[in-house]
This record gives sequence, C-alpha cells and structure tokens, in this order.
Amino acid sequence: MSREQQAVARARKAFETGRSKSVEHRIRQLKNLQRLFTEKQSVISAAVKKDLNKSEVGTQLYETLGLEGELNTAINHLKEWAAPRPVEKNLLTISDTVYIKPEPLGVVLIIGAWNYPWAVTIQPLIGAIAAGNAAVIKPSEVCVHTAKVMEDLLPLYIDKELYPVVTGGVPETQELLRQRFDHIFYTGNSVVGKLIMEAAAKNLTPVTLELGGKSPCYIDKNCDLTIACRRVAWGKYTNCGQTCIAPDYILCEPSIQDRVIEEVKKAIKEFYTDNPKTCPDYGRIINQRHFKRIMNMLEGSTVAAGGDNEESDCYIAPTVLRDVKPEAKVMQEEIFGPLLPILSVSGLDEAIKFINKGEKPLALYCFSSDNKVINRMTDETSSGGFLANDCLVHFSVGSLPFGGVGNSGMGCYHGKYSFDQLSHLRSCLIKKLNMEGVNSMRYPPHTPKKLGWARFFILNSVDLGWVGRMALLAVMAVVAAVVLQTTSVPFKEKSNVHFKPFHQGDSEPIRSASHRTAVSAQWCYQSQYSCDDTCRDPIRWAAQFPSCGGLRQSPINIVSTKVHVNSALPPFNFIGHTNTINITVENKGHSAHFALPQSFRLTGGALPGHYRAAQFHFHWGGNGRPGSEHTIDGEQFPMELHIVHIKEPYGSLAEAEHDMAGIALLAFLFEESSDDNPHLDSLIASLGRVKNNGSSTVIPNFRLSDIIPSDKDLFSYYRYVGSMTTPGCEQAVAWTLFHRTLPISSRQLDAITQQCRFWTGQPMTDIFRPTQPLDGRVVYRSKAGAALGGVMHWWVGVSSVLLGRTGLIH
Ligand SMILES: NC(=O)c1ccc[n+]([C@@H]2O[C@H](COP(=O)([O-])OP(=O)(O)OC[C@H]3O[C@@H](n4cnc5c(N)ncnc54)[C@H](O)[C@@H]3O)[C@@H](O)[C@H]2O)c1
Ligand SMILES: CCCCCCC=O
Repeated sequence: MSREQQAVARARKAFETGRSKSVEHRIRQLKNLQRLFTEKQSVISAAVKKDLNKSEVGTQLYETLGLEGELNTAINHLKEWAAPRPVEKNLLTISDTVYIKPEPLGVVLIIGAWNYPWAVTIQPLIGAIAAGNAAVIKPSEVCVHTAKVMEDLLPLYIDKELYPVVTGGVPETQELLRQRFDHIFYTGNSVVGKLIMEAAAKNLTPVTLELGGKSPCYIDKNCDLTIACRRVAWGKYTNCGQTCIAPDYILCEPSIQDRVIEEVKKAIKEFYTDNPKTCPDYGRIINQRHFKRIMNMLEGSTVAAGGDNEESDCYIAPTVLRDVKPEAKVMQEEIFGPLLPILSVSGLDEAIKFINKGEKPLALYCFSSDNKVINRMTDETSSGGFLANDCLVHFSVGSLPFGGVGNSGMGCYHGKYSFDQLSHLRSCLIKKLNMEGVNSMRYPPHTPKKLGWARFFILNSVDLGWVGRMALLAVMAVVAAVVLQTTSVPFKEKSNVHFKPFHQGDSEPIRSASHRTAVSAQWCYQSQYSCDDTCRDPIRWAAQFPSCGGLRQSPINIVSTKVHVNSALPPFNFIGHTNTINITVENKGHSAHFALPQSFRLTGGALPGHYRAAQFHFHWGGNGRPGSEHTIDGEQFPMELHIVHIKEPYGSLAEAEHDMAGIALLAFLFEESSDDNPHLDSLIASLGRVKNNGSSTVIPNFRLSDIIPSDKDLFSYYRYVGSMTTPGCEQAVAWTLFHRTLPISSRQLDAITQQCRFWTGQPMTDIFRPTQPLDGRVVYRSKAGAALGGVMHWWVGVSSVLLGRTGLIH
C-alpha cells in the first residue's frame, strides 16, 4: 500500500468508528485547532515568511485571523447547524414528522493551494470537521515550509487518524485521486480543476472546486478616484497579486486613465514606500517559475508605473500597465502577480460587454458613486462574488457563500456554507402505520375522484395549530373512508369544516407571512413543553428563530438602582384612547389578542415618530403564580399588559423589523388589589368566549382609557430597546414600562388564567418568556418636566451606543 492509500484507509477506518459524528468530538477538534493558532502563531508565521515573504502581522491579518473567526462561528453554531431542520408540510404529510437531517459525507479530500496556504487549506478542514467527516489534508507542495509545518503540527492538535496530512506534489496528489473519497475539495487553478473533476467522476465523487480566473474591475468616472484607486491597489498588490480574487485588470474610460494611474501610484507609495523591495509589507512571487510566467506577460504592454524586478529574489515591483489591448499577452490568462493592466472602454455598456465575453469571474468589482451603474453591473453580469466600491473583503464575511461560478469554480464555503457543502442534507419523513385510508387516493385503481382529492391534499400547504391539525386529521379520516368506499360523493373544495390556517405566525396579526414557515415550527412556553416534545420551549427558540438569541432581547429584569435618569423622556400623547369602540378578541394559541383600530395613535414619549395601535394582550401566570414578563429588582408581578404600536408608515412587523424602534410597546405591570378592578370584567368575560385556539368574539363599547391611566398620569416610565417577547423575537422594539401599576384582584387573576387553552389544548397558563440578559444595554428612567428638544438627541445617543457595541442596526 502506498503512503497515500494508507492515509485514506486509516481515515476511513477512523470514520467508521463513528467518533467524528459526535458533536462533542467535533467541537473538541475545532477547539484544538483554536489552540494551535494561539500556541504556534510564530512557527506558522515564520514558515509563511520563508515561503511568501509575508510579515507576521500580514499572516495573522490575511490568514489566521479569518480562521480563528471561522472556528469561533463553527464552535458557537455547530449544535444549531447539526440539528434536524423541520420543513414545511403539505396536507398529506400533516401528521408526519418531516425534516432535513444534516449528515457527514464520509472521507473528504482537501487539496490546498499555496498563495494563502493556511486559509485555503484549513478553512475547508473546519467545515469538514464541523460536518462530522474524516478528512485527508493535502497542502500545496509549492509552499514548502508551510506544508512541512502543517504536517508536523496538525497531528499534535487534532485526531491524526481522522484527519491525516499527506504531503507531496503532483504524483502524490494523483495517487490520492486514485482513491475513493466521499467529497473532494480542491483549491487551485482551473486546468488542474478539470483533472480533479475527471478523477472524481470515476467514483461519482462530488467536488467543490475553488478556482480562479481574471476578476475584472470597472472604475466609473463618477466616483472618488483617490479612494477607489487606493482600494484597488490594496486588492491588487496584497500578497504580491497572488490572490484568487485580486482585481486582475481595470476597465475605465480613456479620460480618467491618467488620473487612475496617478492615484494607484500614490497608493503604492503610501503602502509600500518609494522602495517596495525593502518594505516588510510587500511580498514575493512564490518561485522562479511563476516569476518567469509573470514577467513574460509584460511583453507588448506599456509600463506606466513599477516594472522593476529581480529574479534571484523573486521580486516584481507593483506595476501598472496603460492602454492595454484585449489581445495583449497579459490579458490571456489570470495574472496572479503584481501587474495591473488598464484597458479603455467607452463606458458602462462596453465594460459589461467586455466582461460578458470572458469566462464568469470569481470576483467582479465596480467602483462608482452612481447606484444605477452598480445595479446595472450586478444585473447584467455574473460572477462568483460581486463587490461595489471595495476589493477582497467579501472573503472575510462568513455569512456570505464564497465560491465561483462557471470557469471560476463550483460549490461554495465559509461559515454555515462550509458545513452544508460538506454535509449530506438527508430528507426524512417519518410516518405512522395508521391512516392508511388516506393513502388509498394514490393506490390503483386510479379514478378522477381520487385525483381530485390528491390535488387538494398535495397542492395545499398550510400552517395549522393543534386544533387545526386535529380537525384536519378528522377530515382526513372521513376522506379516507369516502375514498375507500369509492362512493359517489362529489369532490368539493369547500367543506363545512372551515380550515383556518393558524400557526405561531398568525398569533401575531402584525407579523409577516414569512414567519409562517412550517407546521413543525411550533414554539411553546415552558409550561407546555413536557406534553409535546416537538414544540420548542423558550430556551430553544433561537434554534429556529435566530433573533431570539440576539443581544437585544426582551423581557429584562430592571435593576432600579442601575437605571439612568434621563430628562429627555417626556410624557406621551394618546389619540383615540378615550373613544368607545367594539373590539375583537381572538385566542391566538399562545395568548389572546385584543385588536385595536389604527385610529388609536401614539406620539411623544421620546419615540422617534408617530405610531399606530395594533393590539394589546396580557401575560399571566397560573394557580397563584406570578406571570409578568418584566421583573423589577428580581420581582415578578402577577400580570403584564402589552399595548403594541407600529411606527408610521410601516404596515406590519415585517416592515418595521429592521427599524430599532419600528414597534413601540407600552407595558403595564399589575399588582394584586383587595377589590376587583371593574374595568377588567368585560375582558375576563370575553376570554371565557375564546377558550380555544382560533376562536374570537367581540367586546362591545370598549374604551382603552378605562383600563389604563390617562396620558397625563403616565410621565414616569422606564425605556430601553429590545425585542418582541415571542418568536421571531424581532429586535425592533422601543419598550416603555410604566411605573404606575394596574390593580387586579386575586379572584380576577384566577378567572383570567383559567379561561383559555393553548394551541395544544392544555390550559393557557404561565404565558411569559423568562427575562433575557441586558447585554450591556442601558435602561433609562424618565424624569418629570422633560423638554421635547432632547428627543432626537436621545435616540441618536441610544442608536450609536448600540451600533458601536453590536453593529446590529440595519
Ligand atoms: N477560489 C479560491 O478560493 C482560490 C484560492 C486560492 C487560489 N485559487 C486559484 O488557484 C490558482 C493558484 O494555485 P495553483 O493552482 O498554482 O496552486 P498549486 O500549484 O498549489 O496547486 C493546487 C493543488 O493542486 C495540486 N496539483 C497541481 N497539479 C496537479 C495535477 N496535475 N494533478 C493533481 N493535483 C495537482 C497541487 O499539489 C496543489 O495541492 C489560481 O488560479 C488562483 O486563483 C483559488
Ligand atoms: C484577503 C483575501 C484572502 C483571499 C484568500 C483566497 C484567495 O486566494
């Protein structure tokens, strides 16, 4: 057996033990890699210095820092990525469990390139480990010193059976390619990419090809040329142009060519001094073969800047070429070196045509102050990645898939994309052996009637609550009987049973359709959890609704001694709150919502705009337990009222959710009183009429001002920025929690908590989310006698603090 065969066999055997699949094992391995980068930074940098003349800081900045970021992301999100992913169901699968299960592929071959030897070899390895695979790592032989360090260090930190390193050149790689893998992840040039794919095809092994090519850069005359050229020069000359996504050439109008040359020259001087050769931040060409290849490309082109070189040192100065023709040598293949040709085009149209004549690039850059130019460039071209007004930086954004298209590659990676790329996303549908009758519509003999039912069941995708599911199952049973008997009951789309698709998304009338994802997307309160293992209790909301794990979540505990008193928090103005109206209350499955007309409006209170009312609802406990969501100094109150308002001109939470104060939520805490609060009686009675999920009733002659004090008595409150307290926990809420509490007697509390049922049919009790970490937010307290002038100033202050801290404001 060859060394390569042995390594693959060892990795396969280790994979078959199953240990790579355990999430704990994966996290441990990823943490070991973290340790490697902390402990061996200087060894790593020294090798890269010898290979590419990169400085230690440069190696950290462009290679290991990104890897550390990827490791953090993978470690923090692995459980969520690896968890089964529920999917939307149709009526036929409504009673089944339907989900995607990410599974490891098996043994992955990772073939790295030399230009960023750590980044392009270890980053796929992070994905392979995270996804639970074994991986054979083949670093590029061109980076001699780095390949040796990888071979020596990796086995000291990670499981050497599961993740062996195989060094060597073309013959060794070819021997590896003769082995059977479950995935091949190759980074390098397109010519070899084709060989990899050919070898993989023999075993039908899937491939990810991270290739290169000529990445164009269009500079519009309408832009700040100094800034544009500085960014282009950085993108081009970093790592001496040996970057897969370096801007390969510039397209611009002839009228700006001279300025572009001058500005690029200025940037070269700024970055690398007058003599880049002695500048520690300027690299070298990897070897003499590549040196010669690059120097040959200069043939037939006019040097406008740079051009100095020294073969023995593999040095080529940052170079600009002017008036380059499309036929020039330098335009025939990816440059992958520090030459920057400038080609003239008459404008955007010609630039787009030129780009589209070539292969689809790995990156496409467009510099312009005109959004129309940027939009046309994105709309009318194709490339792996697109950047306007910058270069390279998309590589460092883990939430963006990185990869090529067409000749620049296939597949993508980084962050969760690496995990998905190296996983098999297995479709799972778990059915029970009952309800066979429903299936008869698909069994022969086929009849038009069965087809009619099949159309109804297959073409309708719904989100149902528990009651809806039960109702549907009942109907399905009837259908089954009908179809089985093949009686002549005509197919009707409208039955007597009214299916109202309801689901958590519907439980918030202001929420968007996008939140109505899947039946299995049921969330629940802690009190429901034990009875339905498919529902997600508050601790697990974030697995399905990522915002619920954000840094601005609600409710919170307010520590009264730590609040900041702020005189820019004036009283509110309520409009319409004294009007007598009929309102509808509906059991939404998790709580009961009392709909308010949009004519009820809210201004003042230092809110950044005008707000329209949407609904109010209560949060309560049960059997004498308190049920408020917010707590003050750790104390939970018996009940809490939330009045939800949406900022104008938004029409829904979906529209408002990108605005930090898109929703204004007014909260009142209740305190137990010895006497009944007479204004609550009609509300309590109405809850008795909406016991079950989806039921509704009207409360006539309702006045909001009966249950809350008038605005002039509501000058004292807490303010902070937070989120909705039910999934999706949108971080778009300006919270106001009034000091003034509302009274409720224990008799009324008992009455309230005993009226309604959850969507699961259980008593609707303890409907509150536990308090969330403050995560550095400030809670403000209003001070009477405030001036309106400070309002905008206050919001700007709050926004900038949050921006600086979390970068969360869109
Ligand atoms: N898309 C990306 O993420 C990315 C990143 C880095 C580099 N690149 C591209 O890679 C290219 C530069 O790298 P390179 O190709 O010079 O790197 P390279 O010479 O290091 O080759 C890459 C790998 O392929 C192997 N290899 C080379 N010839 C082979 C053959 N005939 N058969 C089997 N294996 C072979 C090498 O051993 C090496 O591990 C550029 O085109 C660049 O744009 C792309
Ligand atoms: C800073 C950009 C690093 C890109 C590495 C991958 C391509 O060569």
